[in-house]
Formats: sequence, C-alpha cells, structure tokens
Amino acid sequence: MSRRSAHAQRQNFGQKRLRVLVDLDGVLCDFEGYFLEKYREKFPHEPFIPLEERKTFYLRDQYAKLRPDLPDKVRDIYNAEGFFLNLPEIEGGCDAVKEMVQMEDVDVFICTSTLQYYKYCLQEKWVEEHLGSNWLDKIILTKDKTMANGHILIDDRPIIKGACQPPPWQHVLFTTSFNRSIDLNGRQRLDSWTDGKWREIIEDFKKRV
Ligand SMILES: O=c1ccn([C@@H]2O[C@H](COP(=O)(O)O)[C@@H](O)[C@H]2O)c(=O)[nH]1
Ligand SMILES: [Mg+2]
Repeated sequence: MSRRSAHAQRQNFGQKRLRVLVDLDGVLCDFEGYFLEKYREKFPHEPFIPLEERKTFYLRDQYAKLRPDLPDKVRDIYNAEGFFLNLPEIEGGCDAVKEMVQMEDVDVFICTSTLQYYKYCLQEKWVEEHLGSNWLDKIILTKDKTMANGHILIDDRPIIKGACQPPPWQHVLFTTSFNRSIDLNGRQRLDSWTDGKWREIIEDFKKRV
C-alpha cells in the first residue's frame, strides 16, 4: 500500500463509515430519575411530578405549572456541585456505545449540550469516568446539535432545532419519561439499551450510507 493510500485509510477518506452521535443526558445518564431522587431528598414536603407524569423537556416548565416558586428549587438541584458527576448510568448504555465503537465502519461521538449554568456541569469528567479517557476525543459539546455532522443522532429531546435545517442526521428518539407519548413523525424510537434493538438500527443505517 502506498504512503498516500495508507494515510487516506487512516483518515477514512473515501470510506463509507457510519457516524453515530449519542446524547448524554437522558440517553447514557439518568438526568430525570436522579433529579427526582435529589429533589425529593432536599424538598420532602414540596409537591413533585412522578416520572410517569412528566411531559416537558425542561423540568422547570412543568414544575412552574404546579407552583410558580418551584422552578427555582428545581434549578437548585441540577445546578448543584456534584449533580452532574453523580448521574447514574442508564442501564446498558455505556456497554452499548463501547460495543458500537468496535463495529466495522462505525464511528461514535458523544454529542451533548451543557447547562446554561455550567460551572459544575462537567460532561467530560462523566465521560472519562464511565467510558474511559479514550472517549474524551469523541465529545462534541454544543448548544446546536444540528451543526454536528453525523448520520444518526440518538437523543431523548423530542424537538431539536438549530441553524442547519434539515439537520444532517436522522433523529432516533431515545425513550424517557417525558417523551413516551409524543408523535414520532416518522422517526424511529429506541426504548432501551438492553434489548439489542440498537444493533439492528445501526446495521440498518450502515446499509444506507
Ligand atoms: O429540565 C432540564 C433538563 C435538561 N436540562 C439541560 O439541558 C441540556 C440538554 O442536554 P442534552 O444534550 O439535550 O441531553 C443539558 O445540559 C441538561 O442538563 C436543563 O437545563 N433542564
Ligand atoms: Mg438528552
């Protein structure tokens, strides 16, 4: 093999590789469940919304309807030091992406947005601790996921807006409390990392790149 083609191979030029973007909050780590646990611990006498009744992407929007002062309490929870770092893994998620990145002709990136108040929101540290330091090169940290050039985005947010319309990726909606009953509008849904359906989705998309 010539030096040039070896270089091209290393860079994946001319190869049809599937680029998979995987969200963090609500897809690999359990933002909703952990929020509720911490909120109930800190405010045991305040009203709360059980996971089965969650409807909005932003917790504050739904808590505001319960009582106008609750959104500030909600924010206190997820802006607290350690909240993000202690988010538990969603079952099977880290193992699945570690397996996915080993699949032939598949590249995987973590595509995540920070909190507005990002002082303690250390996505990189979570990724390093749960996936390993080799994943630090695979983090795309952006408020606008439409600018991330993947073929698939696995994300729990039902509506993803941004500067690039239509976005380059197909959205696979990862099921979480607040998106269970939303209209899929032709999108695929991934309910869990443990039933093996993610492999079928990846293999199916590989045929289309
Ligand atoms: O009620 C909420 C729920 C989430 N957030 C933050 O929004 C972004 C969303 O991240 P994704 O990459 O789309 O998962 C993230 O920083 C959450 O922590 C929020 O502010 N309020
Ligand atoms: Mg998310």
